[in-house]
Amino acid sequence: MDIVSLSKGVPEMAINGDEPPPPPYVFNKQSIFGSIDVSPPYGPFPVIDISLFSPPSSSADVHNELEKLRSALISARCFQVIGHGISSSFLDKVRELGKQFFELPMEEKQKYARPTNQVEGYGSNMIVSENQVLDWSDRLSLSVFPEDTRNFHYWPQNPSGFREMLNEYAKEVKSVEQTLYKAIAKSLNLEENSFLKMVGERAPVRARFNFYPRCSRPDLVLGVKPHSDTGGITILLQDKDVEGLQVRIDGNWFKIAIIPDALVINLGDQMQIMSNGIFKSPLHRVVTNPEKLRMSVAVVSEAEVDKEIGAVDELVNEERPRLYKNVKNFGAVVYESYQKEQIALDTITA
Ligand SMILES: O=C(O)CCC(=O)C(=O)O
Ligand SMILES: [Fe+2]
Repeated sequence: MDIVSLSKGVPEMAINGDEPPPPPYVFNKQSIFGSIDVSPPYGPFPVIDISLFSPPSSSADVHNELEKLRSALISARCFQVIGHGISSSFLDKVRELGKQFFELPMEEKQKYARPTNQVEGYGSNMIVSENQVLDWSDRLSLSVFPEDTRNFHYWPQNPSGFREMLNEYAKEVKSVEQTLYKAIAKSLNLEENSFLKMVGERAPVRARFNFYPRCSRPDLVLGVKPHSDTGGITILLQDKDVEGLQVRIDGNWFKIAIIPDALVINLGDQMQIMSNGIFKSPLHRVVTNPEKLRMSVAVVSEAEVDKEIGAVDELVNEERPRLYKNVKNFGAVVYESYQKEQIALDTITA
């Protein structure tokens, strides 16, 4: 089996039961990120109620919640949000339809297959190097905003209701994203649109459905290798029952608890650039589970490709000099650095 054919078939292997994982999936224990600990302690990740950022909250409540947000971003790097107004039953529907898609026969899913070297569509690992360790996951990645960039031939018609669900979910999450960009700016005493202006009105937003089949050797294989998200803000809907996401703080891995109806928020590298390093994009990974499959939905926003992003002026001063060069099309920087096994942010230090 060559790597490319393997990369198409994680679920098939899992269905066959408990055979050892093929070598391309085995994660090197000597990795600088440490060996795989399937169940580290829960991390100190706060829960922020974003309904408090809108009227009729008192200014004291707003102030307290903004302070909680700022300290969450500085110390814990990652947090969960409640009070987002998306109903519990709709979140269940998003998870249910997502799972149903991945459980369809391969032949049906292949109708939406991601072309090689493209991001959009159904598939598993994008192979960028021969030595790459593969993730134990399948993905369906779809562009959701701007609306005129939607490529409907990748949007599943099966299970029925999937397209309507995604249209609705994307709108809801976009509103959460806008609230967060504004709140994060306010938490730094910036004008609320400081980050939104920089990412642009046509900022691309992608929805990524991640499916992790069960795996007989969670000690050897990762659902997703350690990475930081590269965009602005990632809003993640976790599986309702199965844990797996871990975040690294100061060299240690911590797991994220499942809180009913909460969404997990991670900032990406572009937010690290725009905040002049005050906020950092956390390294995170996903472990696999021997008994149960897991599904998550990440909605990722990034700056318009042609727009230059850089530290917001007010965040650069003598004590805090500019950390990164201004950059356009950060996605291309990420892709190139990945191939050279470099960290993207390290290649644009000022
Ligand atoms: O499945 C998860 O919990 C996280 C997935 C993730 O990190 C990603 O899609 O970037
Ligand atoms: Fe991620």
